[in-house]
Amino acid sequence: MSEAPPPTAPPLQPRCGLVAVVGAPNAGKSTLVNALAGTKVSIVSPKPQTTRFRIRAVVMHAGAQIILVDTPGIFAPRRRLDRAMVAAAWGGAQDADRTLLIVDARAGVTDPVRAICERLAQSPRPVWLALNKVDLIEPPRLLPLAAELNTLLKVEETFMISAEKQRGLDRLLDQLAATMPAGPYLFPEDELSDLPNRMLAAEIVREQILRQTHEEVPHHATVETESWQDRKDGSVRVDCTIYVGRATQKAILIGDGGAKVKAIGQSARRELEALLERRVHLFLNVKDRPGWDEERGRIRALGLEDEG
Ligand SMILES: Nc1nc2c(ncn2[C@@H]2O[C@H](COP(=O)(O)OP(=O)(O)OP(=O)(O)O)[C@@H](O)[C@H]2O)c(=O)[nH]1
Repeated sequence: MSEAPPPTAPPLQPRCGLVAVVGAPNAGKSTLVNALAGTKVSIVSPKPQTTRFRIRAVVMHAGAQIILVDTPGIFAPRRRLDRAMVAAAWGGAQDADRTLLIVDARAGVTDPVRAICERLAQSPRPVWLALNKVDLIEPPRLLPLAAELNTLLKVEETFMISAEKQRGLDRLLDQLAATMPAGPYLFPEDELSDLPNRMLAAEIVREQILRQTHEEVPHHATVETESWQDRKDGSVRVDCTIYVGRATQKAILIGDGGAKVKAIGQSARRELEALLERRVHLFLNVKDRPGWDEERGRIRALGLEDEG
């Protein structure tokens, strides 16, 4: 007697969403992001006050694409893109997305934690709380701490985790995946394996722009990695485009006879080579796109919506 064929599983509807990772300095955000992504992808910028909204990692879990994003520094959002970034991180974006507040359980409710809670409490976006570093404290202290935080803002779900010891992370990932809104993936799956490298390259070029130019250029420049090609000889060719808002900024970035962009490229290449431990051929292309940051479609492509 032949066995009945196994029932075909219904096709999984893709889910995709943004999770803003928020927390006081030292709470363990980077450690958690790295643990969730399973690879070291978080990038530390030497000028944190210039940090804009940034994708830290993209995690695939149970059919969902979970995009972990950084929170912006406290800056007055003037341009539409910046406003959208702030809105996405602090609320006002699709309400299915989440804010994940990481609190160092050992440090407890410090002034920075209190300030963040006050700010989050004003946002309609659901907040999930992760009490981190539970390996460092006695379990009976956790519930009172969670209760205290709940008096400061309404927490939808609470997780007790140790990012470093990788405890409690499965449940967190399962629940995040389950609550992402239905929708297509923002990052094609076949690009995902290169994504940390692409982000790293773009970030390092951006860092060099910050170091080597002054005034208005850095804040108006965005870097995207257009292609990443591994070569047979073990080296890699990386093409990045630097977008600026105005022709004058483009001229500053390029410099006399291309000297500035060349210097930026050389420093970025050296740093990338040191980090990747392989030869890098880095090609930089500077484009001005007047009003690019006003482009609605682009904001949509980033998965962000303006608040207005
Ligand atoms: N014992 C223990 N240490 C942890 C845990 N998670 C993070 N840490 C440590 O806490 C320190 C801060 O962690 P980070 O991940 O750098 O914190 P962060 O929130 O990204 O910090 P900023 O980038 O300064 O905002 C590091 O020394 C980590 O090793 C944990 O679960 N248990």
